[in-house]
Amino acid sequence: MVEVKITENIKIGGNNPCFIIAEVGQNHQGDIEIAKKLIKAAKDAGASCVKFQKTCLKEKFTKKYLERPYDNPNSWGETYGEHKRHLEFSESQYRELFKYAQEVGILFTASAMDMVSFDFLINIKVPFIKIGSGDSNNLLFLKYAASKKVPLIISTGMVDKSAVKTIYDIISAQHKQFCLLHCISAYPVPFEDCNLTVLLDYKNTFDVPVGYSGQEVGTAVALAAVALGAKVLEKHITLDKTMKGTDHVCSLTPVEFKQLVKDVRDIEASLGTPIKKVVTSEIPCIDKLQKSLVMGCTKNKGEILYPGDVKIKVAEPKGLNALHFEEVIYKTLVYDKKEDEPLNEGDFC
Ligand SMILES: CC(=O)N[C@H](C=O)[C@@H](O)[C@H](O)[C@H](O)COP(=O)(O)O
Ligand SMILES: C=C(OP(=O)(O)O)C(=O)O
Repeated sequence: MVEVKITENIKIGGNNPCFIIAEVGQNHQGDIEIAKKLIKAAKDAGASCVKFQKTCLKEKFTKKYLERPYDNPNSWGETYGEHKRHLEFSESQYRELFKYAQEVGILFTASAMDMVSFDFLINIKVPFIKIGSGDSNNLLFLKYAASKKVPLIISTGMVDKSAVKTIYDIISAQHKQFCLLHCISAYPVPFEDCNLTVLLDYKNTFDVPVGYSGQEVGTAVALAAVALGAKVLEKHITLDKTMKGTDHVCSLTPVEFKQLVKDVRDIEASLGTPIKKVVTSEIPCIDKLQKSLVMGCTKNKGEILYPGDVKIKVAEPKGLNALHFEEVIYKTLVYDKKEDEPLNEGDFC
């Protein structure tokens, strides 16, 4: 099983804990102080990593697209370009945020929304680079990213399985230090569209860790993803879901994110082994409530135990485990036995 090495101590895949990404994206409203609060909140919630989105607007969008009016309640400007410029941190602000995350003690990275941003992120030495669903059909970029041989986490929204196979082939031709995330790109995703069992197909098809980037409301789907084997989990984080911005509605507050992390760790601990066995924590209940074999009536030494003579009850002291019922029937008593007395090995022959 391929493991993706993020740092000396942190690996993704195999038996490593699920790598949980707190996606700030653009929920910082273009305000570096809010960005820092979100970094701290991600750390306090126990996320494995905090993530932003780095864009070089000229590289990602055409001039005409940037001039398009963006007239909706989530807009930060009259045109899409003005809106995006408001939300985009400069390279020096990125360096400041990276430094702040190091001080706080949480891994920091960003999605590279284009090749220029990819180079910048390599330059500042983030531990891995995310490639979002906006580039799941951008084979040129994916080839470029693969050639740089840095760990990648790649989302696969907005394309079908054949494109995901192409992504896998492109990157794995260069290296296997990447993860594939199932993702549906809608804000928010209706539950019926999550198609979470795609994860099982990804697990069967691809020899790299797979995970889930969730844009649906709440935490239930993300938790189910972990139960289905997601080794990476990404959810948006926000200080306030009522803030202006496209992604707040499908984000988690710091309190919800903390609960998500706790629930993920509980789920991981609970998946355990597929071998059904009696575990140590059951012993008190076995002692207290498990049934055993007892006499259904008073009988004497030398008498035969007929079916109605043996009962299955919670008893003190215990008799033989009730699973042995059939083995006792038609055996001969070796001792006199009173009604309700336990039946143990050696009491019959
Ligand atoms: C596909 C993709 O990039 N999705 C990102 C990650 O989930 C989103 O955060 C977008 O950047 C966001 O929804 C864009 O919103 P607006 O267009 O209002 O800036
Ligand atoms: C678009 C992004 O992610 P996803 O496709 O996983 O939502 C991103 O990380 O910028």
